[in-house]
Amino acid sequence: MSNILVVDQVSRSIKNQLVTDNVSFSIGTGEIVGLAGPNGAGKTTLMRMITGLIKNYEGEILLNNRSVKTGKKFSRKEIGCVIEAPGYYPNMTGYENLQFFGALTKSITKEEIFEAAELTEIKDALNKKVKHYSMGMKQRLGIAQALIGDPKLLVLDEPTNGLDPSGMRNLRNYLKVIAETKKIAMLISSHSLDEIEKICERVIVLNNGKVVKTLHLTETEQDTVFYVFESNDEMLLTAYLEEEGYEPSALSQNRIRIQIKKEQVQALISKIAERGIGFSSVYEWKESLETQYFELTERSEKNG
Ligand SMILES: Nc1ncnc2c1ncn2[C@@H]1O[C@H](COP(=O)(O)OP(=O)(O)OP(=O)(O)O)[C@@H](O)[C@H]1O
Repeated sequence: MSNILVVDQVSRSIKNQLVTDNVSFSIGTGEIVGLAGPNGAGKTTLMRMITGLIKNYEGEILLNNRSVKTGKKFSRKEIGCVIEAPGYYPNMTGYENLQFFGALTKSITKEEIFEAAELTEIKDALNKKVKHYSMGMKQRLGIAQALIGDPKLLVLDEPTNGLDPSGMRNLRNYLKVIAETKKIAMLISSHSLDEIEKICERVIVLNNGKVVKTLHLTETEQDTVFYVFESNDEMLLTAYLEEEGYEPSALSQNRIRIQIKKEQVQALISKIAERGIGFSSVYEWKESLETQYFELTERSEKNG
């Protein structure tokens, strides 16, 4: 997979305070990546730099192998974004707004407007004045506007803000469809970790301007996971796991947890059984993204 976006050691300071601190990551073609972090972590600043709205920073951002900071302006074919609530004209229809905002960067066709509106499920409301739109409809209009021109990368700053659960689910569904059918990569920031977990393949966790961790949400056999064994022979089992090089920890009296590569689990279970060590159940221990997120951001707070 080739990279559509490369963020390389990007730092920006305001009044001697680092707002983003040596941030590096990349996004492959068609990949959906989340950006999570508490208030003030630097998410919006980073998105504004990626979309070329801020150019005063150290480091380099390459979009399609071209510098965002020093290269010529990017077209709608390259990047689309919704950062901060777009200011629509309330007395104009959805269609007229799309036409107006789309035409700011190039002339757009009726077909392009209809296609973007169809993908974001706003087509039926295009003839309504925007002042009669609900929050969810305005948000769809924003994404439709960003989609016009078929960009290779879509940057969405908190697109779920203000949406109810069904609005969030709809958003998730059509973003997935867009990513799959159009092969558009996306960078999506959100406070809703639950939402991010449902749509993204990878989440970059920012705290105090730094990338504290990248969480991969799709596991491979090479990934290390947690497994729990429930056993009445816990002393014997603990000793055996240590002998095998694991670091067992007791979750409760009969529950022992280890970290193990996914591909090694079956072999270990067979060996334990061959040794005659009894266990009543064994299962993967999954921590929610939210738990991992709080552990990470709180840990990085403590470490300064
Ligand atoms: N123009 C500015 N002047 C002064 N400080 C700024 C400016 N822009 C951003 N900051 C500071 O930079 C830090 C990061 O802000 P940013 O808006 O990027 O964070 P965020 O992760 O998007 O937060 P939120 O989740 O609250 O939207 C904050 O401490 C903010 O106060």
